[in-house]
Amino acid sequence: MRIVLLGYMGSGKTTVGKTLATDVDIDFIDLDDYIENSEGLSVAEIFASKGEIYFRKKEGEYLKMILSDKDNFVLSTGGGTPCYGDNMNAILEGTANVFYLKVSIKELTERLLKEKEHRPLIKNIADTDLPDFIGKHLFERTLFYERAHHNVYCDNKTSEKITNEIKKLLV
Ligand SMILES: Nc1ncnc2c1ncn2[C@@H]1O[C@H](COP(=O)(O)OP(=O)(O)OP(=O)(O)O)[C@@H](O)[C@H]1O
Ligand SMILES: O=C(O)C1=C[C@@H](O)[C@@H](O)[C@H](O)C1
Ligand SMILES: [Mg+2]
Repeated sequence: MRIVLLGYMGSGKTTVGKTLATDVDIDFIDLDDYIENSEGLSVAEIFASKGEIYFRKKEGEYLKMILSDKDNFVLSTGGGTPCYGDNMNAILEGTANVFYLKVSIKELTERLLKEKEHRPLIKNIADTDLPDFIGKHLFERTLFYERAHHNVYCDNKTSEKITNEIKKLLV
């Protein structure tokens, strides 16, 4: 079984992905971690030293490598993964269980204010500007995220509750 989780930065892809993979007893892959291990640099370091375009190129390559090499996994993507190149088509072609973890701007802002530092796209945005930035960015990205098979509403839910909702939708 292949399960892919999509969503904005801070929507809980990594957190829910781990719980879900343990629960259904399949491998967990976090695309950001996979890129970091393969490149020997953190995502923040890749953005700083090689730039975002290099990161997006590698992100697409590693995504396709995972999709063509493996069959049983929960894959937590990066926040931008489905929004670049032909990544979303590649995800949908090979995966029956694609979920968008949908979180409100308010809750995303609360979560991301606490951990801006290792997220290069928001680390230089003033705290007061963050809700506006997230709102606009999410608006641009929603078109991609909502191509998932299911939208899962995540506000005020624990990762266990979200995991249980996803499990009921698996095919
Ligand atoms: N269901 C939840 N309720 C409350 N907080 C949560 C929930 N899921 C995750 N969080 C918290 O939100 C923050 C972001 O979670 P996480 O790193 O899993 O998001 P992500 O979608 O993987 O982000 P990124 O795209 O940047 O990798 C973490 O501090 C995490 O503990
Ligand atoms: O939303 C994004 O574009 C990103 C999200 C993170 O998961 C990382 O992939 C990186 O910080 C970019
Ligand atoms: Mg993550």
